[in-house]
Order: sequence, then structure tokens, then C-alpha cells
Amino acid sequence: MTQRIAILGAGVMGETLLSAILSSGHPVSDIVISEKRDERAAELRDRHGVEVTGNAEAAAGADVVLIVVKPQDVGAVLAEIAGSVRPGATVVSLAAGIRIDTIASALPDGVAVVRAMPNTPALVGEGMFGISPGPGVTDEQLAAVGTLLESGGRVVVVDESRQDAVTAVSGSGPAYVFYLAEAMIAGGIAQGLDEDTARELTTQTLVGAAKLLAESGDTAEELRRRVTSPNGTTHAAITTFDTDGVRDGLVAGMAAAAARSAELSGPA
Ligand SMILES: NC(=O)C1=CN([C@@H]2O[C@H](COP(=O)(O)OP(=O)(O)OC[C@H]3O[C@@H](n4cnc5c(N)ncnc54)[C@H](O)[C@@H]3O)[C@@H](O)[C@H]2O)C=CC1
Ligand SMILES: O=C(O)[C@@H]1CCC=N1
Repeated sequence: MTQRIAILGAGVMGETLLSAILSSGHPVSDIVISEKRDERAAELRDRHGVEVTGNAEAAAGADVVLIVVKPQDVGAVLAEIAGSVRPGATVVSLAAGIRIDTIASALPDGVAVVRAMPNTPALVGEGMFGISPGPGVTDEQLAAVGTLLESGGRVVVVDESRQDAVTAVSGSGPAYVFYLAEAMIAGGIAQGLDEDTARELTTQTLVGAAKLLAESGDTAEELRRRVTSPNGTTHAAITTFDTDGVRDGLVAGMAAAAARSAELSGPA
């Protein structure tokens, strides 16, 4: 059965999902988007040939409604669609820190609610989604959301209580990797490389290391040990990282991300 999909909010993540869903072979005629900024809406219409309409109209015809606005805009979008979303439809919120009960209580009974945390590598089909079903969501509805999001990468089902942790690991995670890349490029330049060379060496090293981690079956620790010769260059680098608290800083940063996600959710 063809699913009609509405994407409400077409910024960075909204367009990422749109591209992923289209490249999985979903016909553009079954997708509609809404976007507050007119010029952004026109850009997406031109680039993807997708229909653009208002939130309420988009939700009215949809089997699956993806809410992809900033957390502070979710309330306004829910208020707009509450009167038009169909009972039996599934509403998937991708907004950080917005709880399932907040969404469900703004919508009519009989609307299935799923909370999802995506990440931007979905743009190249290598995203990671953590999804949590709300009360009453059937296995079939959850599987349909999983299949839809798999167009952008991998999907794991987690209890909603784990969403702050998922946000801290994979939602924000790509930014940590880009931060590392920025530092490695700067470090290469500081050691005398030109920027293009530093960038190429860094990028391919990250791609290669990520592939090795994903495909070898070895742990990150084991793979790191194999690079680290006794008293060699890697040992010198890692010892400096440990002395400077790099690992502890990353762990503390992730705790801050999880705490911010919990804060966005408001009191339980
Ligand atoms: N960018 C990322 O890496 C990730 C983002 N998210 C979540 O995805 C959501 C969207 O984030 P981004 O795409 O980065 O933000 P963004 O600011 O790029 O996109 C949000 C879009 O929603 C539009 N919008 C705002 N109010 C609207 C309304 N009432 N009706 C229709 N459109 C409206 C804005 O004009 C904007 O284009 C957020 O809730 C964020 O927590 C989650 C994980 C990763
Ligand atoms: O920074 C944020 O709040 C969003 C959620 C996870 C990644 N980006």
C-alpha cells in the first residue's frame, strides 16, 4: 500500500529526510512538505519537484506525518494539525527533547505517536535513528516508520527513557566527529601541511577508521591498540590526550548534551 507522507518543516533535517525517502524510490507524488519560510519552500519545490502546502493541509492527507521543526516550534505545529490529522495516521516527531505524552496530548485519540532521533549522515544514507513508540502504537505502525527511516540509514528501537542518551551519542554525534576533523586539519596545518592535503589525509583517515570499526568486528579499543606501537608516535599522542583530559572532556560534553535534551523535555 502506498503511504502518503507529510514532512512539516523543511530545514536541514527535513530536506535530509525528503532526499533519503525519495532516493529509496518513494514517488514524489506521495510526499508533501510544509515550510514556514517561503523562499526555502520554493527552493525545495524547485530542487525536488515536491508539493508544498500548509501544515494542516499536509497533515490531512497523510498516513505518516514527520514533524521536523525546532523543538520550540513543535507546539505551534501540533496546534495547527490537531484538527486535520487522520485517526489511524502516525505522527513521528524528530524534535530533540519533545516527549511522546506532550505530542499525544495535543492530538486526537487514535493518532499513533512515535518519537525519533535522527542524525545528519542520513543525507548520504548512513544515518542513525533511535525510535520510540508511544502507547498503543502497533508493531505494524512501528515497522512502517522503521522502514521509512531506513531509507536514510539504520534504525534502532529504544525505550523513550533512553532518548536523551541517544541524542547525546548519535543525534549530536556527527558534530563531535566534525569537531575532531577540524582539530586534525588544524593540527596538520600546524605541522606544515597545506590545507588541502591536511583535509584529504584527515577525511580519508576518518572514513577508513569508521569502516574498519563497522566491518572488522573488533572493538574500538582493540583497533586503537593495533595502531599504537610501544613508545611510538601514537602512544605519544594518546598520552597527551589523556593528560589534557580529551576523553574526559568528550564524556562530560555528552553528559551536557543529554542534560540539555532532558531540559528541553521540561518536567516529567
Ligand atoms: N540537524 C540535526 O543534526 C538534527 C536535528 N534534529 C531535530 O530536527 C529538528 C529540525 O532541526 P533542523 O532541521 O536542524 O532545523 P532547521 O531550523 O534547519 O529547520 C527547521 C525548519 O522548520 C521551519 N519551520 C519553523 N516553524 C514552522 C512551522 N510552524 N511550520 C512549518 N515550518 C516551520 C523553519 O523555517 C525551518 O526551515 C529539530 O527539532 C532538531 O531537534 C534532530 C537530530 C539531528
Ligand atoms: O543540537 C541539537 O539540538 C539537535 C539535536 C541533535 C542534533 N542536533
